[in-house]
Amino acid sequence: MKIIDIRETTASIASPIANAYIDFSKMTCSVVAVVTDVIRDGRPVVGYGFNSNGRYAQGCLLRERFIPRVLEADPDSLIDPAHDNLDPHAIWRAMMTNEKPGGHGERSVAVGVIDMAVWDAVAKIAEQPLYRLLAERYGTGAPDDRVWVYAAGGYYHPGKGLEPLKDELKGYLDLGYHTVKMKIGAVPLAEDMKRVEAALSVVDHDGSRLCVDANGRFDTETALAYADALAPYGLHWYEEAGDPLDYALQAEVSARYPHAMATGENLFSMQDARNLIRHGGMNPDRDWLQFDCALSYGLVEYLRTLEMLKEHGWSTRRVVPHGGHQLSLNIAAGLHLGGNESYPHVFQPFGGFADGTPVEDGYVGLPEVPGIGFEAKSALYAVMKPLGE
Ligand SMILES: O=C([O-])CC(=O)C(=O)O
Ligand SMILES: [Mg+2]
Repeated sequence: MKIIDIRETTASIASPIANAYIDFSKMTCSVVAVVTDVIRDGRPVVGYGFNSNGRYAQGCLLRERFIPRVLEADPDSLIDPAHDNLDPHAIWRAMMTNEKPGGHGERSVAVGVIDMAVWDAVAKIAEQPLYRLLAERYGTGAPDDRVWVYAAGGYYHPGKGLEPLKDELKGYLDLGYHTVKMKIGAVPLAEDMKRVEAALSVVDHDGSRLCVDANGRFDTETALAYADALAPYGLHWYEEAGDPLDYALQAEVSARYPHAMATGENLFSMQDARNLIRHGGMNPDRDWLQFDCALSYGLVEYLRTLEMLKEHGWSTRRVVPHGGHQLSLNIAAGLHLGGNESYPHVFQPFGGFADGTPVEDGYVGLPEVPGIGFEAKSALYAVMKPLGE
């Protein structure tokens, strides 16, 4: 059993939207196919992967470092004899040969793309949905049969006033979501509060059904001013108030803001996540962690992060990954996370879940197909399939 080829390409996920920090007019992602010599249903098993929105395609790093390291490794060293399968942990180690610790920057994204494809292949070789394989190997044995999802949107868009914002969020409720998220931080606080009030009017003024996301825009003073302004609403969460690596800022805001905060989508390693837990003042009974495996060295590293959280007294149920993709959905179901993000209309076809799995009462189910489930999402598989042929 061996990997015979790894192919990569760049896909556009451009969209005319902006958060408080960036616009997505030139956003791209890498797509990878890991081709094996294992035959299932008369065809070679191919695993697919891609990276989440927010970081760009990683073609250069993939071509120059990470793909050659896997293809040049002794194939026998990449096998998991206990499961008669590829070994994602060994493949991860091969990718990270001669990489120093720290400075996680963009390489964690490149490694995450290949790691996703490897897990897809592993579950296909095992002829199981990945969520079930994860539940059996690393979880309680029984995956959740549905996962809580919230609709992330409410982006800034030139000329977008309050009515289009309300229409957008209302559309998410009509799709079956109970909780929605909107952006803050790109306009002055008073203007944002009008947007928040407009959004609250859509969710029956029930703050527990609205999240806000500042995308790391604020300095401490501004983050605290927003905390004070938002506090009366009792929102579901207040996300990424300040720079992702400014743990002192997070601790100061956490100490003052009386409701749930969320952060972590821009922490790309177990070590950075651990620093947040050690120094960020996050509350395991109240707050949410949003690490995204598809940006942060993949599921192999995510397993380390979940282990670290356990050692620090955090339940996996406090983890709701960023990214809105099917790998995190599998992890959420298989390892009992608290839920998963979802972008109903943007970042297509990479965002979103399998065809025929509608969101109902704020929850989504998973398909009964081997692997991560890409083949059950036709628009996505149409993009991936040519790479694997
Ligand atoms: O706008 C973005 O970069 C995406 C984001 O923060 C989120 O989904 O939470
Ligand atoms: Mg965010």
